Amino acid sequence: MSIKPDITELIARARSDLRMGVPVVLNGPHPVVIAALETLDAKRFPSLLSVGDDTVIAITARRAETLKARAYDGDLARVIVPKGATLSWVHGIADPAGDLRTPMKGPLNCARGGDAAAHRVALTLCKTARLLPACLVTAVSDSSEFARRNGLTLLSLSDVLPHLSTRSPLSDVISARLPLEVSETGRLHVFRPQDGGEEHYAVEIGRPNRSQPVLTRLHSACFTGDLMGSLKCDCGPQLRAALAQMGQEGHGILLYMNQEGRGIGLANKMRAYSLQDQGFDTVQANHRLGFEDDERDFRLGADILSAMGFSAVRLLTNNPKKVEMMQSSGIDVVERVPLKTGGNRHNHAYLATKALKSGHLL
Ligand SMILES: Nc1nc2c(ncn2[C@@H]2O[C@H](COP(=O)(O)OP(=O)(O)OP(=O)(O)O)[C@@H](O)[C@H]2O)c(=O)[nH]1
Ligand SMILES: [Zn+2]
Repeated sequence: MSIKPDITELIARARSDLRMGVPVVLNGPHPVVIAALETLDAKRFPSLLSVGDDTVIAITARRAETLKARAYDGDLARVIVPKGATLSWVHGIADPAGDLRTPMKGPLNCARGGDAAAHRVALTLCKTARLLPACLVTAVSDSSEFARRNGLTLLSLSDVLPHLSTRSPLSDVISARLPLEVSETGRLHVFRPQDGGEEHYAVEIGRPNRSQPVLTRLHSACFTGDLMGSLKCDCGPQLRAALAQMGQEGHGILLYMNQEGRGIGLANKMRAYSLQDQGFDTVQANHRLGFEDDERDFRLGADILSAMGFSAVRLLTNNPKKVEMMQSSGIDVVERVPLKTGGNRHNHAYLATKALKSGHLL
């Protein structure tokens, strides 16, 4: 048996390298070295540019739309880095904070034709590392030698691709009794994905019958709303109302998913809030950052329910996508239980946008 890291472990290492500002080498028909723009510093930027003449910045089609760059690859654009580009110029491609104050001087030239598979993988790695989805991509000739000489993580594209679209199995690490205000019969379970991703939690109230539909809340983490009492969203009141209803009925499952900011992480959510301060709504802000409206994978919640022995739920939500994804992952949603609470004058527009653009039921 080999003690070498397998592809799942190498991907986790690559994610953490990118977060630290360390480049990663992707081997394939057109080998490249990639570096996340958000963490790219003044030391590595010139070194990466000197690797070769063929350097582009991969950005999502969403970010490209804001920058008026042509996304010839459909879901992404490859912006050609002009001669003499500065670090602050490339940071401006990634980060919309200065879009209004100091608009990008265009036009941005984008690569057309050729292969964008490595660029797509680079953007997925940035997103799963909870970084802005923008990456410097430079062609290298001998990828294995380049990675070895510089001590960089080397990933083979053909090995990585099948892993990026599959969900990692979750293991039930531990559970223990957790008496709660709403019910003294609470129990907290910790689930850990095997790919080094975020842990998720299930709070079990009572001892629900596994053969009956269980009252369930699939809740995404919201540090600001759940813990700080933020008035910008309705998360805190929804969390407490769901737990209260489970306490009253005597049983239920609250899935607390660490998918902060609809899956973009707290730093990016705060970037989105800062754009909202400039007048953009919650959906526009996500798009300007380069994300989709919602980057969450609700199937993870279905996986946890299955692991706990449940196959049917009464789902507390106003979000039809949660219902659809549960159903398509083999969990029968016998009833959608509306969860309407937490409206105030600060989140009125936010809730209206979710209803208008994201299909939330009012
Ligand atoms: N990106 C982004 N995330 C936000 C914003 N406001 C709140 N969130 C996040 O949105 C998520 C809301 O989660 P939920 O309440 O479970 O989901 P929902 O889609 O509103 O659906 P239901 O509450 O079930 O109807 C949390 O992860 C919050 O952190 C925002 O303006 N931008
Ligand atoms: Zn919230």
